[in-house]
This record gives sequence, C-alpha cells and structure tokens, in this order.
Amino acid sequence: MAVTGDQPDGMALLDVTGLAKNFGGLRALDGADLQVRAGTITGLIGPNGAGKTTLFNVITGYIPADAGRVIFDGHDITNLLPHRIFRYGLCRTFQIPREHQSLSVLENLMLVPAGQVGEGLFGSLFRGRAVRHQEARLRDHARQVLEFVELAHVEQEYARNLSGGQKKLLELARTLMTNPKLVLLDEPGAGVNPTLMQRLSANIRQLNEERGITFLVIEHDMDMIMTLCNPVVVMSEGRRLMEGPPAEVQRDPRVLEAYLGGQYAAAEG
Ligand SMILES: Nc1ncnc2c1ncn2[C@@H]1O[C@H](COP(=O)(O)OP(=O)(O)OP(=O)(O)O)[C@@H](O)[C@H]1O
Repeated sequence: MAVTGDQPDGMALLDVTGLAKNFGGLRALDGADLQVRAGTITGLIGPNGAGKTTLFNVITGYIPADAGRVIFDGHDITNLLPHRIFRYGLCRTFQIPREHQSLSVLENLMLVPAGQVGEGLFGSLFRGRAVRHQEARLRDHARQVLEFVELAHVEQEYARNLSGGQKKLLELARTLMTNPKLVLLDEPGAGVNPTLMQRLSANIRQLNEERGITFLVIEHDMDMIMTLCNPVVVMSEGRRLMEGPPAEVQRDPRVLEAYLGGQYAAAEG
C-alpha cells in the first residue's frame, strides 16, 4: 500500500484527541479520540446518533469544537476555517449544491479549484490568453478525472439528471480536482446500486494504492466496510468504543451491544 504522508512510522496523518461537542444539553461528542494512519482506508462505524457526522464536521472546521485537539499532517487545525483546513489537503465530499445542479458534470468539476480554494483561478490575476490557457488545463484535468470515475460519457449532462450512484461518483470526482492527502467520505454507499457501489469501492481502493490518498469512511453498509476498510473504528455515544481489523470488530461483543442498545432505545422511543 502506498504511503505518501510525511509522518515518521507510527505517527498518524490525522490525530484527534478528546473532542467534545454539545448541542444544548446533548453531548454529540464526548472526548472522542481518533487516529488515521497515512495510507489506510479507515472505516468509521457506529449506531445512529453515535456522533460520526459531528466528528467529521468538527474535523473539517464546519462546527467549532468545545474541547479537544485536531492535528493534521503535523499542523494544529483545531477550529480553523474550512477553507484553511482544505488547503492543508484534508477534504470531504459534499452533496452537489443546489446551485450546481443545473450545471453540467464537466462544469461542476471545473468549478472546484476556484470555488473551494477561494482565490480563484479566474480571478483578476489572469487575463485573456492566460485565462484561456488555465481553463484548457483545468478542462483536461477534469476530463481525466471523469475518465477515472467512468463518468466521461455524461460530461455534458446536467448534474441534476444523474442517478444517485452517479452523483456519488461526481462527489468523489470533485475531491480529486484538488490534491488531497486525506479524503473524508460520509456514507458513500447510501442509495447507490450494487454495480455502482462496486465501482466506487474500486475507485477508492485504486486512489489509495496508486496515489497514496488516505481515506476515512463513514458507512452503514457492512459489506462495503468489511471489504474496503482496515482498520475499522467503532464510535458509540460520542466517543471511540474500539478499533481493529474488520473481522475482529465484527465479532466484538461490545460492538454488538452498542448496536443492539441503540435499536432497543429506538424501539422504546
Ligand atoms: N446541528 C445539530 N444540532 C443539534 N443536535 C445535533 C446537531 N447535529 C447533530 N446533532 C445530534 O448529535 C447526535 C450525533 O449526531 P450525528 O449526526 O453526529 O450522529 P451519526 O453517528 O452521524 O448518526 P447517523 O449514523 O444516524 O448519521 C445526534 O443525537 C444528533 O441528533
């Protein structure tokens, strides 16, 4: 497995310690720890409401932490603004924004570097020929990315006309327009048919092995987690319950109990 991070052996690319987040009286994160080693595809699972998405939101700067620390690639990124965190090479997938739904697939990709980095390839620094040159390079890059995720045949299609699975591929493709070290994926398999799910998994594996991109993946589909991720981290009630290879996690009684407990609570509530 390719490892491109600059960390010495054993040091995590992402090191989260003691994160806390309250929403009113509700403790969504309660001293959450998480380490993601460079070169891994780390899975993040846990029952509904365990705090997985909140953890992503805090790591990526969309929600401020009440306590704790987030170190990424040697930088303390705790509570930095999202665009600054993004510049360090930590990015996450987002649903295609509503205003981008009536743009073509190709245009959606070409907007990414300008839109996300914020200072714009199309800004005032570039004029005339230089703009056209930049645009041509960007278009070439976008087309390469679309070939990779096998969406080249729909490059002129409006984003809103894509199937659910194709939208997930486009979301992944958008992250690849940048040069990420770590990509956070929040339920990439949700609502995706089995064929596209396999393609998505294969893309993730290939990006990991060939480009050394590290992934942290929240997923409820256990087949996807078990075949794609190692290690798997289990969250429950706002903190890490355990971590290990997928087979070990699957048979751990604490994990079963956390899931069943959640179901009982849901049934009672
Ligand atoms: N913005 C918010 N305001 C109030 N409560 C919130 C907010 N975001 C999350 N919560 C609550 O925090 C808890 C953790 O939610 P979170 O979405 O992080 O869990 P999750 O593990 O991602 O769950 P799921 O698997 O269902 O997506 C839940 O009880 C949720 O209702």
